[in-house]
Amino acid sequence: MSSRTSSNLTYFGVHCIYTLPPILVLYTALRPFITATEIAKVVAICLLAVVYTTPWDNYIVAKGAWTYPKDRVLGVIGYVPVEEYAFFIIQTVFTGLVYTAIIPWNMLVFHLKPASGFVRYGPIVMLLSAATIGFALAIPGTKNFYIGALLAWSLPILALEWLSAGPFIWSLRTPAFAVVGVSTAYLCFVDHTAIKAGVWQISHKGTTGLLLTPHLPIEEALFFLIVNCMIVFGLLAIDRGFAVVRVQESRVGGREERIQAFSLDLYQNEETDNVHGLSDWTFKEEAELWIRSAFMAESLIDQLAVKDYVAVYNLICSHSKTFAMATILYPQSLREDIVALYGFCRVSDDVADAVESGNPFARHWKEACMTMLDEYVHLCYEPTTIETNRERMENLISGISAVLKQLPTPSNTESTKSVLRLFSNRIPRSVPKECILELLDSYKWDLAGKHIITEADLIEHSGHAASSVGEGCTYLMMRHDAECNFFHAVDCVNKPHKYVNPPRDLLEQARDMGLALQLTNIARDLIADAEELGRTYIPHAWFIETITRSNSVKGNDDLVDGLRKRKGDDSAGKILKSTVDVTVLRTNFIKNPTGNPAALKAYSQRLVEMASPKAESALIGISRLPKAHRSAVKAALKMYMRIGEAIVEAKEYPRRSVVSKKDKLLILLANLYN
Ligand SMILES: CC(C)=CCC/C(C)=C/C=C/C(C)=C/C=C/C(C)=C/C=C/C=C(C)/C=C/C=C(C)/C=C/C1=C(C)CCCC1(C)C
Repeated sequence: MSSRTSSNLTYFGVHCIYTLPPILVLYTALRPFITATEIAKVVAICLLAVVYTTPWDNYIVAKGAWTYPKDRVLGVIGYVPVEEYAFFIIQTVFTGLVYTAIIPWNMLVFHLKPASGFVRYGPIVMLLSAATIGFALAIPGTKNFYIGALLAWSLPILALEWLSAGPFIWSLRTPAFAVVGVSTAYLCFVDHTAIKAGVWQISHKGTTGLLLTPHLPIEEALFFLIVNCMIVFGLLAIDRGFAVVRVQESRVGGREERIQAFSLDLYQNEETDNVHGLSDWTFKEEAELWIRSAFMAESLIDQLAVKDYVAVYNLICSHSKTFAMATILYPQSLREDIVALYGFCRVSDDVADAVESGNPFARHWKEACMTMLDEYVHLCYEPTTIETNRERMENLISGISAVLKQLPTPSNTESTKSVLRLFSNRIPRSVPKECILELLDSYKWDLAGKHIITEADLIEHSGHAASSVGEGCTYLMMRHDAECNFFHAVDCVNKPHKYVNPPRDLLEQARDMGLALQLTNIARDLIADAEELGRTYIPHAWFIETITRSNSVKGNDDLVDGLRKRKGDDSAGKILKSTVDVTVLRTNFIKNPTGNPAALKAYSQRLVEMASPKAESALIGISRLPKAHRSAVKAALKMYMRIGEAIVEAKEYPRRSVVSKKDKLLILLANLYN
C-alpha cells in the first residue's frame, strides 16, 4: 500500500479534522432547537448503535474484512480500535443533528395516515429476504463476505423499524431521504479521505472489488447509506411513537378511555378511578402504552384528529403564513396545541369581525353564534364519557359551523368543524376555562356595541382579547416543557385536566405581553382598521381631547385628565356623551382617519407609550419561561417593540408596514442565538 506512507493521518486525526468539527458547527447552529427530548432520542440510538455494532464489527475485523495499521490508532479493544467505537457514536450524533435540521420543518402528526398494504408490508418482506441472502453470502474469505455480513446485520433492524413506522417514514420520505443523503455523502467523503490516506484498508479478499471512487469500495458507501437509514428510521420511529401518544391522548379523559385508546387489555378488572386522575398508573402499564404506540397501526389511530390537524393548519396558513411558519420554532407537541388554540381564536374572531352592513340578518347570526360558542366552551370542559354531552357537542359544532356559513364572509363548514373538534379535544386539559371565556368576553363587548370611552376601557378590552391568549399560551408552554422533559411528559399525559399551574405573577407578565402586542397592533393598524374593518379602538376621551385642544377651550383640561384616568366611571361617560356624541367622533375618524395627521400621529404614539411598560414587564416574564420556548417568544415581542419604535420615530404616521422583513429576520436570529 503505497498510499499509506504518503500521509501520516491517524484515526484520531480523522475525527479531529473531519467528524468532530462539523458536529460542533451543526450543534452550534441548531442549539436553539436541541431540547432534552432531542438529546434523549439520539442517546437512545447511540446506545443501540454501540450494543448492536460492537459484536458485528469485532467479528468482521477478526475475519479480515478490513484492517488498520497499528501506528495509526490509539488503542484496541477486542479487535477494534477505540476510535472506531467512538465512530459509532459520532456517526449517530452527526446524522441526528442533520435530522434535527431538516425533519422539524414538518408537522409530524400530519403523517400518521394509513398507507396501502404494499407500503406497509412490502418493504419488510424485501428487507428480510435480502437479509437472508446476505446471511448466505457472508462467508469469510470470499469476495461477498463484507457485503453479505453488512446486509445480514443491518436489514433486520430496518425491517423492525419499518414495522413500527413504515407508512410514517414513507409519508416523510422526501425529508428523510434528504437527511440520509446529506449525511451519507459527507461520511463517504470522510471514508474516501481516510482510505486514501491509509488510515484503514478494506480487504480485497472480502469485497467485490467494485469501487465508487478510486478509493471507496461500493460496500463502504452502502454501509454508510444503510446505517444512516437505521439511525434516521429509528429517530422517526421514536418521534412517531410520541406523536401517536399525543393524538390518542387527545380525547382521553379517564382510565377507561385510555385503555380503549391504546387497546390496552391489561388491568381491566382493577378498580376504575375518577376522570381527573390516573396517577396510580404502574410502570408496567406505562411501558405497555409506549410499546403499543410504537407499533400501533395507522388504522387504529384517531384519523379524524389527524385530519383535523391538517385542516386547521391549512386554515391558519391561509390566514397568516408567517404565523404558521413561526410555529416551527417550537417543539412538536406545543406546536400542535398552538394550532388548536389559534384555530379557535380565528373562528371566534371571524364571528366578531364579520361586517354587518348590507346583511340585515348578520347581527342576529353573530349573536346566535356567540351564544352557541359560549355553551360550546362550557361543554368542552365537561367529561366526554357522558353520552348526552357528546351528542350536544356534536350538535353545537354543526350549529356553529352552519351559522358561520351564513355570515357575509362565509367560512368553510368542514374546517370550522375541524377547529372546534380539535380545540375541544386538546385545549381543555391544558388551559383553564376562565381563560377561554375571557377571550369570548372581548367579542361580546364588540357585539354589544359597547364603546371604548376611557383609556381604562381600552386596557380592559385589550385584556380580554389579548391578555387571555397570552395567559393561555403560558399554560401551554408550562405543560409542554413536558415535550422537552420526558418524565414530565409522562406525568402530564397521566393527568388530563390537571393544569401545570404557572405562578400568578408569571401569568400577569404573560397578560402584559398580550397587552403590549395588542396595543402595538392597534397603533400599527389605525388606518387599516378604520378603512377595511370600519372600526377603531381609540378611546373616545382622546377624540375629545383633540377637539378641546384645537378649540383651545380653557378649563377642559381637568375634565380630559379625569376622563382618561377613571376606569368605567359612569359620570365620566355621561359628561363625555353630553359634551359630544360618542358615535359622531368615532364615525368621523373611521370615515377619514388621515383627516388630522397630527392627531393620528399623536394617537399612535400614545398607544406605543402605553405598550412600552407592558413590554418591559413581559420581558421579565419571558426569562422565566421554559428554556426551550423562551427565545421564540422573546423574538416575537422584540419585533413588536421594534414596530412600536418605528411608529414613534416616523415623522408622519406610517401607512404601511414599518419594519422590513430583513430586520425582522435579524431580530429573530439575534434572539435565537443570544
Ligand atoms: C419508544 C418509542 C416511542 C418508540 C420506539 C420505536 C422503535 C421501535 C424504534 C426502534 C429503533 C431502532 C431499532 C434503532 C436501531 C438503531 C441502530 C441499531 C443503530 C445502529 C447504528 C450503528 C452505527 C452508527 C455504526 C457505525 C459504524 C461505523 C461508523 C463504522 C465504520 C467503519 C470504518 C470506520 C472503517 C471501515 C469499516 C466500517 C464501515 C465498519
